[in-house]
Amino acid sequence: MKGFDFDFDFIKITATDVVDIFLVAMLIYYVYSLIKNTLAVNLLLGMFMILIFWFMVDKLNMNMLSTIIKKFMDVGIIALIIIFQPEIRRFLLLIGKNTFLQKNKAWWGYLFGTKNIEVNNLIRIRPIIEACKSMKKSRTGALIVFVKYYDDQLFANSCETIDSRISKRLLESIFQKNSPLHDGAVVISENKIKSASCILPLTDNDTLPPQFGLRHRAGIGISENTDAVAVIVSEETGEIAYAKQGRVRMNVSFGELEKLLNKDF
Ligand SMILES: Nc1ncnc2c1ncn2[C@@H]1O[C@H](COP(=O)(O)OP(=O)(O)OP(=O)(O)O)[C@@H](O)[C@H]1O
Repeated sequence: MKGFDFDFDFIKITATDVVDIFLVAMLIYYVYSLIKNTLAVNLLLGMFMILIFWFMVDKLNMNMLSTIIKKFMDVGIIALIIIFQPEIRRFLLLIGKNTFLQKNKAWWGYLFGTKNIEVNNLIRIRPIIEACKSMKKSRTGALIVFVKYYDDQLFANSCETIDSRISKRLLESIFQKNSPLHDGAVVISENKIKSASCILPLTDNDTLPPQFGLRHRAGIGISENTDAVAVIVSEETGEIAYAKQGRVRMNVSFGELEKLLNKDF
């Protein structure tokens, strides 16, 4: 290891330090990209202010105040886990999704057959794209959520179970204005339309444009809290929006939609 060491007398940087700094920089970048534009930024700023205040109080030897803040900080890690639960969950999902095996699709192709995956994707995605095209034309509002792992608990309360093959006509009839199931979201998972009429958690992101109503807020909300992506067809404009990890892409073309779903679903 000696060959990698730089000794500037006052500062000694080893190869391990360089790797350490690199990893911390990556960690900060990942955390930043996860919490950007969310309420978590304000929470983090609040905690940072408390830390600075604590540091000052400690330096000024204000023992009582310092002890109170210290007691608060002692349980801080548990509070942090509770407050940042959605972000921690998303962070772990992000790491899982970016691991070597997941990223290197060639390995998946080799192990499970790329052709099959592509063919399956087309079978799943085409009817959805066709349904979106027709709903855009007829200005039918729709919210379709794609989840990798269907969480019964998350969808148990409000949803109507469908458990059917994905079909254009079924999607159209669910969202048709007179259908009893048209309110709420359709959830697609494991190659099936799992449920309809689902009430989803709304995002509390206050930086979203004011024209975003409940449908968009519900689509963004579910993508914030889980690994789900959501396709939203606006009833007002017919515009297609795509929500992922709490962020929304507006005015998505059908070509783009196909690519996005192929990648994420
Ligand atoms: N929590 C929820 N979960 C799922 N769907 C919801 C939820 N709240 C509202 N919706 C759906 O959104 C519809 C109302 O949409 P709203 O007009 O507020 O949305 P919007 O984002 O402005 O979209 P649009 O452009 O289609 O009007 C409801 O009829 C219902 O189907």
